[in-house]
Amino acid sequence: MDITPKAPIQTQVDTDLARRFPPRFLWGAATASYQIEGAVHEDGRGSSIWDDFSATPGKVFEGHTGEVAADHYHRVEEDTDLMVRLGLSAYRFSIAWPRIVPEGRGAINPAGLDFYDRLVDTLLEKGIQPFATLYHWDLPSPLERAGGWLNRETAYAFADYTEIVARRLGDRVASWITLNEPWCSAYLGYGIGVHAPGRTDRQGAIDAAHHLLLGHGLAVPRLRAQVPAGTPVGITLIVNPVYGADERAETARDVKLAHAFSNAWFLDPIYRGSYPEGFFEAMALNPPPIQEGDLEIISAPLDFLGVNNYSRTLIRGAQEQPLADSCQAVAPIPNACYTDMGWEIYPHGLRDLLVNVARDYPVGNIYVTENGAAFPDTWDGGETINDPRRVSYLRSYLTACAEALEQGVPLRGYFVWSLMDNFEWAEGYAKRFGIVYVDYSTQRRIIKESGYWYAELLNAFNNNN
Ligand SMILES: OC[C@H]1NNC[C@@H](O)[C@@H]1O
Repeated sequence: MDITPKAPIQTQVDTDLARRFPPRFLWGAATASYQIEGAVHEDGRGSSIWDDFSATPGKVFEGHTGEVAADHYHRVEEDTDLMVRLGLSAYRFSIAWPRIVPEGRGAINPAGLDFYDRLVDTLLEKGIQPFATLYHWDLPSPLERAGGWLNRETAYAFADYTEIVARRLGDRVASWITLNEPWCSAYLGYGIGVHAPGRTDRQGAIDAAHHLLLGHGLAVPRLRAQVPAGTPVGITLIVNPVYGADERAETARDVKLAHAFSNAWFLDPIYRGSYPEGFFEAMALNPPPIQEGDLEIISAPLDFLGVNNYSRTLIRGAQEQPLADSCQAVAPIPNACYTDMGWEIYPHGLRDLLVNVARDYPVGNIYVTENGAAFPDTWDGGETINDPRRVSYLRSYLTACAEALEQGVPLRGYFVWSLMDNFEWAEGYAKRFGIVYVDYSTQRRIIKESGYWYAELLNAFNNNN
């Protein structure tokens, strides 16, 4: 049955592209709790570091906060109907720790569990597989007051929280992701302070990263103990392919450094049980406070790796060796195209990183758990929003996924970021990633041209399989 909404605009139906994906490939969209839910003071939810950070003057664009966001907390029916209209087979969302355990540890908030219970049941009723992320950056504020991810105890609190959620939802959630992009939590949040909690201490980033990884490793067995055998468990990492701008030896050296900083810092401990050789020296920092057995815990076997990718980094080597996090990126890149975030559009980077990660690490299966683009979408009150650049971005990155599949990469699914426009962290609501537009003054949802294009692609895929 063709459920695709009749697009008010004619989008080219990419039937050839749809044909390049294997049967049972999962097509989804992704969001995160603080970015879409709103209702931050409702039903017993506690405060998070993003409530505190966004309330701090000067931290977020024009003082935007997640207080209302896209009001998803009150619109589950409407938003899951949207997912059906788009033809999604899966939906990746995150669970707000402060809704479940408001203090971070201790008392459980039943209303918080009830909300996600309803969301999961609604998704299943509508034939959509729930992919749940346990931590997408909204750490309960009381834990941050006790040191946050600088405090080893937070790793244990995360494992306790994980068990609480898995005990309630484990029988119905299709796949579990422990952390979203711990690199961002550690480096942006504790290293350079552009994300919550806004700390600026590079050694702190190293220490926080270790405790995030430890929390991940502690959570895996706690999850597996609560969910049906065989339920896939994984982690989502931002993976940023690094390329050299020339053939000089110092460029090759700096590409290696930048890859360690961007990617191997997390991939290596998870999949090799050790940090990259020489990484802490290359950061001119001390190793984190690793305790006996930590790396065994962190490298707990996983069923899949979630890859988030948006762009790439192009490096030109310096004469003297830079620190791993200060390699010189080429910007702007001649003749390159950029999204509204200032990120270069480079779809080959996704193909290359998928091929390289599958070759270099025992990842089992891979999902692209986020890929998408921000563009300055405007709505004139009409039936839709023309966003041809986002259509072109998605078509080119999905072509890269198809090329990776044809090279044997075990790619099992793709989640577009994002289902709908939402709170884009320090950029607030100024950046729109959705394939569905949100008019924040009325909370009206308007499917963009890219949404109709995606729905047509999924429909063509379903017609092939
Ligand atoms: O910047 C776009 C997205 N990147 N990954 C994490 C998400 O929370 C962001 O909105």
